[in-house]
Amino acid sequence: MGQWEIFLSPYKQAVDELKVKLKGMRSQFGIINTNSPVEFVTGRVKPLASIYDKTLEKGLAFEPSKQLGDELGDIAGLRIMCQFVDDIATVTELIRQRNDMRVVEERDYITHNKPSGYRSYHMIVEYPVETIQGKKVVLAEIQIRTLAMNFWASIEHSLNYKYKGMFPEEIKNRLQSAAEAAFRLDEEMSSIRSEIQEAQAYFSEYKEASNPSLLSEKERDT
Ligand SMILES: Nc1nc2c(ncn2[C@@H]2O[C@H](COP(=O)(O)OP(=O)(O)OP(=O)(O)O)[C@@H](O)[C@H]2O)c(=O)[nH]1
Ligand SMILES: Nc1ncnc2c1ncn2[C@@H]1O[C@H](COP(=O)(O)OP(=O)(O)OP(=O)(O)O)[C@@H](O)[C@H]1O
Repeated sequence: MGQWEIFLSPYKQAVDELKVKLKGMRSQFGIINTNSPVEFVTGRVKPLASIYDKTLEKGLAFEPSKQLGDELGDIAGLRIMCQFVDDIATVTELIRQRNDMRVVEERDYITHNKPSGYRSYHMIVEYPVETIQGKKVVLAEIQIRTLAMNFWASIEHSLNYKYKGMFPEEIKNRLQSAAEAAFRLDEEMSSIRSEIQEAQAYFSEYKEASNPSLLSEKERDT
């Protein structure tokens, strides 16, 4: 097994475990019939090519070491998508209260969006993974954003890849106004939040009623 594969394996384990745990928050809200602040969760281990690019950018040695993992902070990356901007604060608080990870850094690109128009809330957490060589504490980045923020960021990320950050003026302006449109979309959705959530609760009850196999054991037995 290559040195990189060995080095990355606790990060992969952290991503796998954290995906299950963060998705678990969604199902737990479902069980108590409460609208979940978590819409969906994704995760990835930073591709080696991106690790390489980042070491060049930051002037770090491209060598598998704990120090590199700590310098980059995002080798293990999770992303939590929320429906509404207010859900982000609920999710960050749930993360701060957990005992299985420790928040070491927070960056609020929602109150202070990036010049590109990027908005998201970032947390860096220390997370211990149990391996056959004992406990290894790794850093993981958790990005928390709305669906609208995510839509904008994924489009901008693809374009960034294409233009290597050197956007033509026209594209730059369009992206700025798309970021404003995403911001307004979040505001509009927040203003009709209770309407939306009532409709969603009604819809999920209706789905359960028309498909008894979705009912919980308790409900089926009564
Ligand atoms: N699409 C998009 N994503 C961004 C942007 N800025 C930050 N991100 C995401 O947020 C991550 C961390 O960014 P920062 O908080 O700026 O961290 P940093 O170490 O100062 O910056 P990087 O060196 O870019 O990782 C990046 O790796 C991206 O996934 C942006 O302008 N557009
Ligand atoms: N915390 C994260 N959770 C889930 N996916 C992520 C996270 N960070 C980045 N990604 C996604 O993983 C893919 C590859 O990651 P990569 O590290 O190249 O992106 P990046 O972190 O946005 O880039 P950069 O290191 O240049 O800032 C991209 O599609 C990116 O959107």
